[in-house]
Amino acid sequence: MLKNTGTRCDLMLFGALGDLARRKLFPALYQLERAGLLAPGSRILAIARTRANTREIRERLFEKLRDHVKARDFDEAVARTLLERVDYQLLDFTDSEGFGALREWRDELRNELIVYMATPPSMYGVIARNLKATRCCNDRTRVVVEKPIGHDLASSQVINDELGEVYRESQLFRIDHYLGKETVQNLIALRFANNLFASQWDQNHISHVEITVAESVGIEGRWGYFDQAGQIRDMIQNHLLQLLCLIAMDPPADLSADSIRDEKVKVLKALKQITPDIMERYVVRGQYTSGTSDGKPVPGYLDEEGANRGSSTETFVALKAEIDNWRWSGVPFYIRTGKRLPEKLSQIIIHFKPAPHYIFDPDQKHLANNKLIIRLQPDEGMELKILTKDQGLDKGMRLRQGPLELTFSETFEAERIPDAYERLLWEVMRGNQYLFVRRDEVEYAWRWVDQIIGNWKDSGEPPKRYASGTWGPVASIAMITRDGRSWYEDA
Ligand SMILES: NC(=O)C1=CN([C@@H]2O[C@H](COP(=O)(O)OP(=O)(O)OC[C@H]3O[C@@H](n4cnc5c(N)ncnc54)[C@H](OP(=O)(O)O)[C@@H]3O)[C@@H](O)[C@H]2O)C=CC1
Ligand SMILES: O=C1O[C@H](COP(=O)(O)O)[C@@H](O)[C@H](O)[C@H]1O
Repeated sequence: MLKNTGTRCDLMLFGALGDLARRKLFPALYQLERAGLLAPGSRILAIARTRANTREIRERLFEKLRDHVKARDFDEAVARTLLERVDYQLLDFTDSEGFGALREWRDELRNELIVYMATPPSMYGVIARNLKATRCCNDRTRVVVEKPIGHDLASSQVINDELGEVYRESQLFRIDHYLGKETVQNLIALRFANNLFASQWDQNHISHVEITVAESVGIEGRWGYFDQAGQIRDMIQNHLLQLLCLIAMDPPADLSADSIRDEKVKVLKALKQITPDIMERYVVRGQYTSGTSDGKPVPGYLDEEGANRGSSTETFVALKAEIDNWRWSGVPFYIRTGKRLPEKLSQIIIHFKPAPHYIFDPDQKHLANNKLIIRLQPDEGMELKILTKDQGLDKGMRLRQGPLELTFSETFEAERIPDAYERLLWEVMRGNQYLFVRRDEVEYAWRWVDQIIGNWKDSGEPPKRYASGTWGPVASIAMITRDGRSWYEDA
């Protein structure tokens, strides 16, 4: 059982009425309250520009908690206890004078301060400067910022510089919520606690790796944000490259934040550039048209609410990444992510090479490579596909592929698996940075993604269409088939 840190925190939540705060942050705080992890005396200041008082905001947040916390976890008394901690402050973040009210709320500055910027990234610098000018924060303040940091390398550097003028790197907690997912953290345990895998984890034993992060939802009313970003900035620059780093990095010397981040940075630096001459074979981008989702008809991207009909923003990307180092030379990482795909599914498949000399039925040779399937969501777990002899007198030495299976919820009779934001908020309270992204990681990731976006721009080629409810443009299947492989489908 986790215990509360004993440290009283003041959490200033900028953008407290926005989508992220409503859907993710308050429900995560609720779960921390429910688990007894918020120290007595910890307080929350919800900051937004809606005209309302604390009582009205508490009521509004209560309803949001009811909507977004699973019914079986919802306890009205816990919600009320959490909301007792909440005060509301009306503020336009650009109004430097208005920050005086935040200073007053901080009264004796007794509690440790956590600042959470659940706002557009363009606000990070101004909030940081205004907090500093009103002496709301000090060199112990922890500051949480959301992804994506900027729009490209140059804009991310501006934002990071602005934050860096006020805070040291050790105070900055750059969120990538995929790092808070239970199975993603388990990648570290799987790789570095099991020597079985450590000795197999390279180009001698692995033929290729697949990473799929599929969503069945569309853009969920976020046209304004999404159309500027597209799937490459929204998902690949951060979540998918982080997954790739955790699979590909060398063993860190220890579990400290910088040891892990140093190894991730080495991977990002070694990513092979995707130059214009290989773009067609290495990258596919798509945009969904109308189709179905969960059996219901859904509009195409260009017919979403608020859409600009001429948009060439991508909602799907498949690509082949290569890592130019000793461990991974010749091992492609096939990555795909998209919206309005047939199901919500995030998984990593490690395809091992076949045994060097094959002695079984030639017809079954296609079965001859082991696979490790790491399911991030739903149904978190791992499965190792191994070959055994088929049972029965008449089967001879026929092979059969079967799973060594570990479904976390069944094997460990776990209490509920915490949501990523619960874990991440908890780690911020404890001051642990190992699940957060360092500046150089963000910047190397942008460097790699920027060249792909630049190639798209130069070619002027529009994204390929795919119907909602399908696995993306056929070109993404051709991309992997060309290499004699296919996207993994569980039989
Ligand atoms: N939503 C999600 O699922 C995810 C979001 N993120 C990131 O989290 C951050 C927040 O996203 P999200 O919650 O979706 O965005 P929203 O637009 O829903 O929320 C942002 C909030 O900031 C407020 N705001 C913006 N400018 C000001 C200002 N000058 N003064 C006062 N309030 C202001 C907005 O107020 P108003 O409503 O009045 O405009 C809004 O409530 C972004 O950086 C996003 O990229 C990351 C991962 C997932
Ligand atoms: O950061 C984001 O992630 C979500 C997907 O997160 P998941 O935890 O539901 O897999 C994505 O829908 C959103 O567009 C993006 O901004």
